[in-house]
Amino acid sequence: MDYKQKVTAALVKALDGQLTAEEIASKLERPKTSDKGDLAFPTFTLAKVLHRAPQQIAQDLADKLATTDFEKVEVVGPYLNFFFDKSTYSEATLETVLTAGASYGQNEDGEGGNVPIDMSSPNIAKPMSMGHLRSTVIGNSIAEILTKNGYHPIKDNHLGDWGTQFGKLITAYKLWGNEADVKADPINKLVEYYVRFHKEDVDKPELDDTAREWFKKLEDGDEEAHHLWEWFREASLQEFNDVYKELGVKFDTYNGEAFYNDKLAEVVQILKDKHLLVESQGAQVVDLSKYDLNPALILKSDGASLYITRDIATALYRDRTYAPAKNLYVVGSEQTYYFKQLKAVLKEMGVKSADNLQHVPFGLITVDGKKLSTRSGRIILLAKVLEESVKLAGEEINEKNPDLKNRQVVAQQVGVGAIVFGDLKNERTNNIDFVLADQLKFEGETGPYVQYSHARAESILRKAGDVEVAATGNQVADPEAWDTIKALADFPAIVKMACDELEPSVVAKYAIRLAKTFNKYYAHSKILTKDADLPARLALVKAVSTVLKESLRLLGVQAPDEM
Ligand SMILES: NC(=[NH2+])NCCC[C@H](N)C(=O)O
Repeated sequence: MDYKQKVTAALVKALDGQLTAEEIASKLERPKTSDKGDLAFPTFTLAKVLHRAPQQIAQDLADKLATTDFEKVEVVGPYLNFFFDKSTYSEATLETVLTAGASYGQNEDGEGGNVPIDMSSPNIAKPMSMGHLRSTVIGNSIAEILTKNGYHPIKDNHLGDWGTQFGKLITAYKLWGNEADVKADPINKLVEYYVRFHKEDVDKPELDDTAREWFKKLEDGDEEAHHLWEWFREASLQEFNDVYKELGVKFDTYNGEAFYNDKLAEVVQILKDKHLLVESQGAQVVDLSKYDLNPALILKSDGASLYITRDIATALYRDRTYAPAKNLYVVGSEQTYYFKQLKAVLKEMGVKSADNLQHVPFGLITVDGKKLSTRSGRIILLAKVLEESVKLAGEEINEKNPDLKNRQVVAQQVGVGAIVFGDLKNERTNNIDFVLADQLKFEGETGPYVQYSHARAESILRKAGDVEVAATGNQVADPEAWDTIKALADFPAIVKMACDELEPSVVAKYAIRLAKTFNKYYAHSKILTKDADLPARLALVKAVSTVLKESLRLLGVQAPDEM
């Protein structure tokens, strides 16, 4: 039952076709509070066309409308306020939600189209940064949202596992490293060697030559170089995987930069064939002045490839492998200029993805006012933040619900969920300062608050015992429930909007809204009273639980039944 359509149809008729259905639909507004109606039609823009005062137009229309379709239609100044019939609207909404269950809101707009999502992509031998965490959780949520809209996402971890820094790392390891140390604490040790390399090469520039030689060997497939590289990669990946496991994020592919090593020659060949490569101080560049961009450096003077060279190969590969419907790169805003250059080069090359390549940027994050950057030789703070969050969540649960059975598991779900939700509720391009204690509160706009609301709904259903709840025939006319019903009905539109804008915060904000309206209803109504309307009220609670859980799932957050 689409009320927007109903209102539109009624107005088309009352206006005698002076406005099209689309024109009317685009003018309809949703009043901020339900006492001003459920949809409003403003008439002031009609005044010019109809040569009458807006108030008069509103009144005339109201007189003409067949009000039987609605509970009532009110004229307030230049507005026509439509009030939906609560009984039929609630019945239809609850039936739709309960019949569909978790697939409520699913649509097939994407027609199964492939969408590679370049996400997370930390660098080997370096700690994962807060930026990589954002990329991981935003990318993961976008993947869920895309699936819900009928697309087929491919989550690709484009690891930074190639480049001249590996020559430096091997050089440093050969000079000062030892196997046992690296095995005990891989990333920290490797960072330590790398930092030392940069300190010492100030006085010993010959170190740089050695590093270049090692990278050359690595590129040429030298056995020792390759072996060391592989070991560093595996060891780093293992640490990253701990974080992914904690977050519950899985990838479809780990095609890092090194994966494209054997695909670079073709890139260079295409650029040459199209006469796009020009020499500049011994290096090979693509001129991008026609895009108002700095030239893109493709090959260094020693022939070594660069980050962008590998990204061109990546785009080409994704084009050929997936024929993508969309092609997304979830990478921090600081690389915006870089992605403009990449897109421009691809455009010059005539690569298809030049058009659908989309950088999905996000802002910086600080935690409790501190930047978690890769300062020389510092530990992986990220894992620490998650650990701390789980610990605090555990303490909160011990206090609130000491008898809870699987406390450890729930603490994990709440602690991690708080971090993920705390990130995703912000529009992704905003910078955020993340105050851990705030994100863990069970009240306010937090993950635990939404989780708690879901658990509350589940607890009501448990208490109701074996009351039969059917999907059909549930009329909830109680005005206290009205905002919740309307929020439930909005979910499919939210799913679409989040997909159009590639914006998980749309879902997170929605989840907060639904939780709030539900908690207000709960506070005002005796849901479990044994009367004839009990099944209908329980149907509402069940629908809320379903949609809250599904919203959290789209964000990559768990929804425990008890907490
Ligand atoms: N295709 C890409 N360039 N993806 C993003 C890679 C991010 C890069 N490894 C970094 O940490 O900055």
